[in-house]
Amino acid sequence: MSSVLITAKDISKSYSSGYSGTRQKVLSKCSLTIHQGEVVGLIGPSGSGKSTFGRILSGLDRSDSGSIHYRDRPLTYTMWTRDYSIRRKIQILFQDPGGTFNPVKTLKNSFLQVLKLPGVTLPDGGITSVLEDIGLHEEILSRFPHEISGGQAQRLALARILLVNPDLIILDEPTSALDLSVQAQILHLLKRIKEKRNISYLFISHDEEVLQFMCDKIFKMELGTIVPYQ
Ligand SMILES: Nc1ncnc2c1ncn2[C@@H]1O[C@H](COP(=O)(O)OP(=O)(O)OP(=O)(O)O)[C@@H](O)[C@H]1O
Repeated sequence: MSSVLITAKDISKSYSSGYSGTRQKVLSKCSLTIHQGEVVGLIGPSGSGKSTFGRILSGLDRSDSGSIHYRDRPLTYTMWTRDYSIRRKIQILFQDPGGTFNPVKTLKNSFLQVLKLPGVTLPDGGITSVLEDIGLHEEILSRFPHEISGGQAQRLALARILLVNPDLIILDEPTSALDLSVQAQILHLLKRIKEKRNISYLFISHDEEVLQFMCDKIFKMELGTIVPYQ
């Protein structure tokens, strides 16, 4: 078995809701371990807390209690938000990549911005090689976000994530907004990238068939906790 990449232990989270600000408990002592190179699936009904858990794992949201360890190193929320060398190792890809790119700038501009982040260097072969990995031609970078399809936008969002060289990508319903043939292409692409780079995925989806195709293990979000699926 490969080494442990990330461990979440007893993660709990509640949100304030309504005028009265009543606390609604969404996650209750959720625990999950992901190994290097492993693809772990997370299924569960709508509103059960899958995305909330993914956001907490990626440092985009803060848990009320519980702990996260990245390669045996305990992560506090502050550390996560300030230490970009760690933060870039855990990335998240959303269902709708629309908001990923600035609508008034060319796609090339969005890529160059990523390269300005600390610790991010241009890979061997440059941007062209990353684009080839995800099946796109460099020409696409001269376009604006509204000039590309949903599938191309998702590929580009993935390419931008790959530029920061992550260890784990949280895939939050990454193909739900795409039609079936494009969905299949993206799933195969994700598999190829995982094999080539030995990265790990937490794959969040409602679709059991997709998870069976992609994942080494599947868990279910049930009543705010994570339990083995089947
Ligand atoms: N920022 C927030 N403020 C208040 N409530 C929130 C917030 N984010 C999520 N919630 C609530 O937390 C619950 C879990 O939401 P979450 O998006 O994590 O579920 P999910 O399982 O990913 O759902 P879906 O499969 O529909 O995407 C929902 O009731 C949602 O309304």
